[in-house]
Amino acid sequence: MSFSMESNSLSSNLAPIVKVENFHLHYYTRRGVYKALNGVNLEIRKGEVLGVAGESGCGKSTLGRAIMGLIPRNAAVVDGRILVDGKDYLKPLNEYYKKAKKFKPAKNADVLKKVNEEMSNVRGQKLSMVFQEPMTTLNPLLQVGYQIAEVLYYHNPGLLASRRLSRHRATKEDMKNIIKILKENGINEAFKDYLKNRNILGLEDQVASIWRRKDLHDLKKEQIIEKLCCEPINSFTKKYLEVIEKENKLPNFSRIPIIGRMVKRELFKEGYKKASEFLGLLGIPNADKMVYMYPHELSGGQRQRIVIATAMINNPELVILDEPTSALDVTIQAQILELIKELKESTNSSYMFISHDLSVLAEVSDRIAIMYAGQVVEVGRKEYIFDQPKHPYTQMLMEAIPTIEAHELKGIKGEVPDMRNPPKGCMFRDRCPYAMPICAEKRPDLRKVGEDHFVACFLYEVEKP
Ligand SMILES: Nc1ncnc2c1ncn2[C@@H]1O[C@H](COP(=O)(O)OP(=O)(O)OP(=O)(O)O)[C@@H](O)[C@H]1O
Repeated sequence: MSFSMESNSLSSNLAPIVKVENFHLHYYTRRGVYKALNGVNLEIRKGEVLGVAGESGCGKSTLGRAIMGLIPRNAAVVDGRILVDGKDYLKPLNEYYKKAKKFKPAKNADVLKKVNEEMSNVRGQKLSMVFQEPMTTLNPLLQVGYQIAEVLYYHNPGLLASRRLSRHRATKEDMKNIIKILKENGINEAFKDYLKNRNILGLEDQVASIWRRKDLHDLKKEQIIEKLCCEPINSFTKKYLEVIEKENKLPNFSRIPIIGRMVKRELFKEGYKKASEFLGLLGIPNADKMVYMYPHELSGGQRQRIVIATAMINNPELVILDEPTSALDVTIQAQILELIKELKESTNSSYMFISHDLSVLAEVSDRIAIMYAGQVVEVGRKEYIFDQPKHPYTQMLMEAIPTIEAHELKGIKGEVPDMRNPPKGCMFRDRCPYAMPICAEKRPDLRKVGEDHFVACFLYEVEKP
């Protein structure tokens, strides 16, 4: 499927963070080559929640993982590209595939190593992902605070250093002034300007998280904030933290391992503090105790919150949530959806929310993309997808949503085609009640059918008289 018509442009005024263009990915297995993605066109815009729906096996997870660059060695990037902030990180994989006479997973793995190296800075910083089963993401042997601190330590050590140094640099006078500003104006530009001028910007989150707490009265808040100053630090650690603060990267400690360990201990201690603050912001009670707990001591819902916190801690541009609520019971599912809605309001991150459950997507999404057999067949604002679904497949998905009034639940007849040998033309035609001769000949492109609403179906390409 291609997409080139100017007037049909998928883009809107909102800048895209990720742009997927005609992307094809095939899995090479002993039982044949599975054509998992067959020309995906999609963009994820700044600040939006894009829901991605479709039956099992339609390629939702493969697409999410490909955006993250999480590609197994048996997966060939056959065509197209994925641009993250304008850069095509997977290009070397596509170049290998095009050059190779015969696809070899071992050779692909060599190229993947380089791609992974390049993407390691992007992952955890610009992009992060939450998987369905939190236990597969969390390490059972490490405290949850350690796991959150680790993400900061490797991807944002400058922030940790700056927080620690700010508590050392700030004087009692500073704290008095800060409290005065907060009482007069709350958390605003004047507060930030003061911290900037005094070179104690690392206090911003620490002070704000206390000031915003609803469970404390003002006097108590002031007492806690007053204590965020004058913290002693040894001169060696201070020297290295200043370098880390400036460069936001860890120096090479291989020749001075004792100092390396000292600095690491200091930064991890700070990471635990930041983790507990952040979990508090996510509405987790007793966050200061929870950071010292191990994953098995937590419930499924709490674990998933920890995973979401780990994914969000560096304020990424895009968070990909792959069925994040499917393994949870209904009440906890609702709480996690509420958390995601709150995060959407309070951060400027974008979210790609993958789910086979349209009622879940209705709760959180701004736009929804419907996938079928490795393609996006319809994409548009949530209201259009729910109220005016155009693609026959989307219409059937909508009819299959259980409602309180429904006497019988309609299923979608037929099966997804064998992706080792996908049919020519439209992949949905065998299940489609409106199939026409042209559907067996050609694969339909995404066409604009309304404001910010696109469909890949020949029903909407027929010339109007
Ligand atoms: N590593 C792999 N090797 C071979 N085939 C794979 C691999 N990963 C996925 N597939 C196949 O690719 C197709 C798409 O899978 P994918 O997991 O992306 O679909 P999905 O829409 O996310 O499904 P679900 O909702 O069940 O997770 C499926 O046919 C799947 O069996």
